[in-house]
Amino acid sequence: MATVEPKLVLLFSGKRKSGKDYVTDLIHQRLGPDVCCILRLSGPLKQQYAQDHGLDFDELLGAGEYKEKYRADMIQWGEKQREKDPGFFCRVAIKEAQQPIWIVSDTRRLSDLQWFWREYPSQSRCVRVEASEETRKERGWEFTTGIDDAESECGLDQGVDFDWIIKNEGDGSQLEEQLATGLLSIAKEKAKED
Ligand SMILES: Nc1ncnc2c1ncn2[C@@H]1O[C@H](COP(=O)(O)OP(=O)(O)O)[C@@H](O)[C@H]1O
Ligand SMILES: C[C@@](O)(CCOP(=O)(O)OP(=O)(O)O)CC(=O)O
Repeated sequence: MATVEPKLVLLFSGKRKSGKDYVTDLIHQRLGPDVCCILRLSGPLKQQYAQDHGLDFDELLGAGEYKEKYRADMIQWGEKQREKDPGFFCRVAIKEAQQPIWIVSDTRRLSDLQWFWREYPSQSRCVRVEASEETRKERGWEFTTGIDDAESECGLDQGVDFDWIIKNEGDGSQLEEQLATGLLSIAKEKAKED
């Protein structure tokens, strides 16, 4: 378990190329590294998958073609691990977290959210990042059967009451304003609480 109790846990989800990494990086910059950290459930997953399959972990972390080449198999592999232990990647991801505000950048399944809600019921909030298919295509997305119609991408399409929905279209010109008036102001207040 993490060595500190967080004040706020922001659980992000969104489709491929909706901008989860972009938006969470921006929030991280605005709050600063002493206040907040980004946790990725896919981090320990990719690390273990790379090790087991003799692949390049750093390349799997990037936004390029390498990750896409292995995505379908990585999903299958991750699902097998989650079947054995649904909280496995969550527990590893939070292990080193020290900051009061945690951003989990890539929740994908109800089991991910349920784990955080159970462990941190008063601190957890759900955030959805949304972009139209047109915008996602401009960012390099192409519909792929077996990925875009599978649980990894669709597991949180229904059944979640999101605390914030962030629209990240085009160049994201309205992004700063949406964050400043909502999520960022709450996060700054929480960070100051004793
Ligand atoms: N608001 C934005 N302005 C400019 N580029 C963006 C914006 N949002 C996302 N991008 C770019 O789109 C691509 C996909 O975004 P990313 O955050 O990796 O998506 P996801 O993590 O949801 O798959 C990246 O190259 C990223 O830099
Ligand atoms: C096997 C995965 O963890 C790979 C996820 O990689 P990223 O989280 O880097 O993906 P996007 O940001 O959506 O492009 C998916 C899963 O089902 O767990």
